[in-house]
Amino acid sequence: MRASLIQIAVDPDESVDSRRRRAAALVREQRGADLVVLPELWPVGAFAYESFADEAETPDGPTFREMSKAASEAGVWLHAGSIVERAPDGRAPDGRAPDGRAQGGPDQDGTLYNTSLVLSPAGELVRTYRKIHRFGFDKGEATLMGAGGELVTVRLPETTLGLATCYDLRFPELFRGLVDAGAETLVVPAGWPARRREHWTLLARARAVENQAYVLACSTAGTHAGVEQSGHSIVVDPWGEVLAEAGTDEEVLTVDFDPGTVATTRERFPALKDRRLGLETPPATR
Ligand SMILES: O=C(O)CCC(=O)C(=O)O
Repeated sequence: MRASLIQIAVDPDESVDSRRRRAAALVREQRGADLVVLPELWPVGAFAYESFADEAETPDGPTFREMSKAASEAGVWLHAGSIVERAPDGRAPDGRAPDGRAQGGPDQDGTLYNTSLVLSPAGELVRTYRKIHRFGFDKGEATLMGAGGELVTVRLPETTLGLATCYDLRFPELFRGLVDAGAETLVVPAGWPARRREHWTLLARARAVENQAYVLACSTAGTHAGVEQSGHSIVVDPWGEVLAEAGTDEEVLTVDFDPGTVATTRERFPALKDRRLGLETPPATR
């Protein structure tokens, strides 16, 4: 199986429309790949909080339309990274609250979500995934967006994808849930900051080793909203070996891998079978 991770640069001097066209051209160039992956919030920028409301779109909006044509022309499965989704019953961007918060607030109708799109080689939208763990603590994404509440897997002919986004990488229980749902290849689009690059590569390898799964983690290059992006998109095999790793600039990282290695790794070193679930937690003793 061949995967191409498009580590696109997100810089403020390029318009969202221009970046969409450029991403589409890069997807078209990946003909021959089975799966193409784009990063988190690449149209607008993961830290461009002030633009979230204005650039919010529905899952069938402008990013989907551009990506749909590109996926079908290239004949590839496309994880199109994520968009700022305005829930279908959301109000127009100019209807947002004065403090810029999404109308409705997190977990209510009309809020914004950080939503990944997965398209088939026919250009159809087959699944969406709303990021479960919002980044920013008491500001940014954590206050502007609602949280997803559903684990999402996608069956491809060669493997089953488990979907996660950026900050989700820090939450191993999410990935265990995906593995329990059949995931063999964990796909993590991100807009990870350069200053925590070591965490990015460490956590990508940890998620691969503990889940005995491939990890395809695709971040952005460039600098937007004053946040230098990590680059270093990475592909890790179920034994934790790094199959490929990008540099810091815009780059397409292409890797060939055998999805069957997940089953053989889990058979030969059956640690997942040794899980002890449902243990009792007695009160702490003095
Ligand atoms: O966890 C981190 O260090 C980065 C997370 C992040 O940037 C995000 O989820 O957008």
